[in-house]
Amino acid sequence: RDEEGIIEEPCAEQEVVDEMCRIVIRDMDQFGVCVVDNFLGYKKGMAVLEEVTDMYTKGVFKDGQLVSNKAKNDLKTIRGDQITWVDGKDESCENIGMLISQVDAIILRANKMVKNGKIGNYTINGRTKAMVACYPGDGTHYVKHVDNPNRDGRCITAIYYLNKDWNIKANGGLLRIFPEGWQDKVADIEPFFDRILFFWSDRRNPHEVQPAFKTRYAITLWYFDASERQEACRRHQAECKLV
Ligand SMILES: O=C(O)CCC(=O)Nc1cc2ccccc2cn1
Ligand SMILES: [Mn+2]
Repeated sequence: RDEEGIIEEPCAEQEVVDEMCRIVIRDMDQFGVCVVDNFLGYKKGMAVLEEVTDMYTKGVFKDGQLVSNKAKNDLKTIRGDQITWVDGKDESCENIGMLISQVDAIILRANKMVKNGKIGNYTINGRTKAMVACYPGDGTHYVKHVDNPNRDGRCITAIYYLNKDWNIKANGGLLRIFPEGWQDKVADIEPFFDRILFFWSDRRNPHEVQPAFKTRYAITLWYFDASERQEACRRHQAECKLV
């Protein structure tokens, strides 16, 4: 009861958040990977997409990661995704800011909801800025990798996709995860509009992006585990002292 004695009915919003948290907790515990569709809804999803395409046309994206084409043994490096970092506070990306707070709400609430108070035995206390990525669609891909191979503190990767009418056969750009312990099975995630993907950032989830033949946008957030992050910073300071 609040001060006027009126019982606060949890609003539909809160019930939606709670239901989504239960799905994230269940799937992360069971598979280490979780996909939720219609995360923001069409209108909000489109508002985020418009901000990202505006940024792209304004040319704020830096050149992509240099990816050597080892597979074909030629040294030609090809550009992977083009990225830019956004904290969602400036007015030109308030909708990206809204997306970030929605993801925060799910992650932080899920962290509270699980039995021993920790999702996946983590205590999540922070995250990176949002990394907005674009694959220009000229066949660029991203080689198989692990986001956090050496305990840098990042425990959950959250990727929000913005690609309307995406046809995997024609457009490629499939995200393939090779979850540890799944034997030879893989998780194939199509980068569909208004879809969000969560997965453990460490060696449990090596993943790759297959060549994309249409402009492919995604926004990634990495969430920190308090103790692993603290440990990584302590190690980093020690290394800095050694230099
Ligand atoms: O877009 C997707 O479906 C995932 C792409 C992806 O894995 N991106 C990515 C991008 C990265 C950029 C810098 C450092 C580490 C990184 C790790 N992963
Ligand atoms: Mn990655």
